[in-house]
Amino acid sequence: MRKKIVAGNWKMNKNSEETAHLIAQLRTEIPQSDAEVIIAPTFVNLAEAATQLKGSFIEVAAQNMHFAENGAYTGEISADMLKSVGVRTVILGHSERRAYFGEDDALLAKKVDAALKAGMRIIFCFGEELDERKKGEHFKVVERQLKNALFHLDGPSWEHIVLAYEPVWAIGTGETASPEQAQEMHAFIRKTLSDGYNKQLAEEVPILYGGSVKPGNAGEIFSKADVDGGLIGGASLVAADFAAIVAAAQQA
Ligand SMILES: O=C(CO)COP(=O)(O)O
Repeated sequence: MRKKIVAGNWKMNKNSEETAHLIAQLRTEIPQSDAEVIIAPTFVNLAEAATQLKGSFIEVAAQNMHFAENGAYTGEISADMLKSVGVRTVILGHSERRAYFGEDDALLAKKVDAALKAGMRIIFCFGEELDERKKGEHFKVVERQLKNALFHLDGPSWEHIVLAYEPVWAIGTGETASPEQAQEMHAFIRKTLSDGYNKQLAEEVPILYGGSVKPGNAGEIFSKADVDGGLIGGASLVAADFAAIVAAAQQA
């Protein structure tokens, strides 16, 4: 039985003081959880967040990282730097990184390799754009994104991968994929994993849904057989909403 995971991607929100305040609120609002709970504040607040959450079940993740171990990459952050402040999980492949910072499948494959080499866990994001869904190409697009960035990995590496299906048209738009659309895609992803690897691996990899998940729709989406939780944007910035989504995951 796969454990439910709820991860909050704070994107470029919350300064130092606001980060500490939101974390304090989360600790009150989420006193315990059977679901795994992860938050991803901005780089500059990761060290403080990790210190504040030491000993708590809430884990801290980074929103991105560079593929190199170190060197002349102005403005970038390495896996080792993240680990040195207590961060063991990194979000890679978010559609905003792909769209605004030119991250393509080949670059993401390098980042995936670097994160795994450093012993980190990856929340790997992917998903189709609206015009791709309208043209009926969403399965093909998702299959390509997965194969190009991840299918060079050996089986055991997948123990460190969490997949996050985030249809771009549902991110920050208030428009969610219906629970049926999410389930349909998640089942397709498992079939793709089963074909590329094996059935057991396909059953074990957690697959999160992301895109306008709110307290009001989380329960129904999370109750679908192949949906193992969510990657939450906007609603992760409001403690009561994020707590309600965590509660929905525990009940699903
Ligand atoms: O991009 C997302 C999480 O990574 C989803 O964002 P929203 O929940 O704001 O739609």
